Order: sequence, then C-alpha cells, then structure tokens
Amino acid sequence: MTAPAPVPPRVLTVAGSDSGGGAGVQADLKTMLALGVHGMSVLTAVTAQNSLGVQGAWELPVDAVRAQYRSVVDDIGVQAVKTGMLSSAVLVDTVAELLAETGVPVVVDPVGVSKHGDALLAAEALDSVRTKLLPVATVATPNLDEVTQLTGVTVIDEEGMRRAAAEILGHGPRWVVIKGGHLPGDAVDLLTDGREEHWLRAPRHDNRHTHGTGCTLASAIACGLARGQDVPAAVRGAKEYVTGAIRAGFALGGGIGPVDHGWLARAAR
Ligand SMILES: Nc1ncnc2c1ncn2[C@@H]1O[C@H](COP(=O)(O)OP(=O)(O)O)[C@@H](O)[C@H]1O
Ligand SMILES: Cc1ncc(COP(=O)(O)OP(=O)(O)O)c(N)n1
Repeated sequence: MTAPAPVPPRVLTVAGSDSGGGAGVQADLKTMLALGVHGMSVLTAVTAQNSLGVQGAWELPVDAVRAQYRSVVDDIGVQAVKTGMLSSAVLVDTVAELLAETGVPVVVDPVGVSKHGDALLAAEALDSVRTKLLPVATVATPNLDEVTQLTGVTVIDEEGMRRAAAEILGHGPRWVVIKGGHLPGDAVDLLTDGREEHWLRAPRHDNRHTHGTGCTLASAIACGLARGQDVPAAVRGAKEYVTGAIRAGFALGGGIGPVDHGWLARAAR
C-alpha cells in the first residue's frame, strides 16, 4: 500500500469573493496553492468585480460566516489565518472573536477600498477594525489609503511610513507592514514591531496590472507563518512572491488586470 502523502500546512482566508479572480478569496487561494500550502476559505461577501471596478457587493449572513469558520477549524485545523474584505461591523466583530479563540498567527489585511475606489468596508466598521481586529493581528498590512482611514495620517514619504506604523501599532497588532505601493519610485514597504525596522525594497514594475497585490502579499505572509517562519522571514518571502507576480501580471480586461499567481510554476518549467 502507498503511504499517504505528508500533510501540508493549512492556511485559512476569511475574505470576499472577486468574480474576476484577481483579488479576494480567489487571489488568496491561488497564492496558497503556489506556495505549497493547503488553502481554505470562509466567504464573507460576494462581489461582481472585474478589471474595471466593483459592479456590486452582497454580504453573507453572520451565521454563514461563523458556520464556515467552525467547519474548517474544528475538523481540518489551521496553522495561520489571513483576513481580507470583512464588509461590516458585525462581521468584523464576529471574525475578531473567532480569531481570538483560535490562537494561531493572524495576518490582517484591513481592506477598505478597492484600487478603483469602491468601498469594501462600511464606514461604521472602522472602529471595530481598530478596537477588535487589529488587537488580534500578528501582522497587519494596511496600504496608504487604509492607514489614512484608520489613523487620519496621510503618508507621502518614508518618514511618514514610520509615523503611520507607530499609529497602527498603537491599536495592538504585534507587527505592521506599511505598504508603500501607492508612492512613486521603488516599491518600498516598512515592516516593524516598534523595535526592529525592516525596509523591503523592490523595483517598481511599470505594469498597470496590479489588481490583487495587497491580498496576495498578505496571503503569502500567512503561508510563511504557517510553515513556522518568523515574521521578518515570512514577509521577505511574501515580498519576493508578490514582486514576481506583478512583474508577470496579465493584460486581462479593459482596466487593471490581475497579477500572475502562477509565475513561480511557469518559471520552473
Ligand atoms: N508597480 C509595482 N511594482 C512593484 N511592486 C509593487 C507595485 N505596486 C505595488 N507593489 C507592491 O505590492 C504590495 C502591495 O502593495 P499595495 O499595492 O500598496 O497594496 P494594495 O493592493 O493593498 O493597495 C507591496 O509590497 C507593494 O510595495
Ligand atoms: C473581494 C475583494 N477583496 C479585496 C479587494 C482588495 O484587494 P487588493 O489586493 O487590495 O487589490 P486592489 O483592489 O487594490 O487591486 C478586492 N478588490 N476585492
């Protein structure tokens, strides 16, 4: 009889669906497959979305979110969780409560608006993100718009990224990655826990097909943490993966196309 294959690390995404397959749960599961972990999902919302923007969004009932989470965690088990679009205050509160009970590393991507400016989180949910979700995060990964939404700080340079990191850490996550993808010049992110500072620099790829970069980075960090890497190693690995995926991004649709989650497998052929 053949011996069963070794069980890979298991990673859960709690996020919304992007029908275009570039961001959200679809980006997360593709990233997890590419990085060799078993990916699982708790769907919070369904969006009608493509390279041009978000045409509609429908939130799932809180019981459906809770039931999916229990199904996965109680039977299969998880080594790390990533959160993305949580849509409303009640879903943020519910997910934060479930994460606090689970006791594994959590990567919180505090998704607020899409690249096209479509709201993916109700304004009244921001307070729950600050007071309930950020405190249970091992790593929080806001982009510069989310930094402004959560702290009021507007970032225009690297010194501003330091100030933003201190503000976000004040809400309780152990580490924060301030993503500088929206600034001109190299793609520079700051990872810090308030003591250590790691600047992650990559060349900016002049590629407008960057839909899903934030989801991809956060999921890849969760994959590293599930493998037992420490936070700086997991974030460094994730930055390499997202940079390669942006470099290889697709020209799909008439707007901002998705990054290429399969670039590593294609490069190995
Ligand atoms: N054009 C680009 N070239 C290289 N890296 C980029 C580019 N745009 C974004 N990044 C990187 O992608 C990751 C996600 O950042 P960002 O696009 O700011 O997040 P979000 O998708 O949440 O807005 C970060 O590591 C950022 O530095
Ligand atoms: C369903 C859903 N979740 C999250 C996002 C935002 O994804 P992100 O990786 O920040 O990419 P952009 O939207 O900024 O391209 C989303 N769009 N949809």
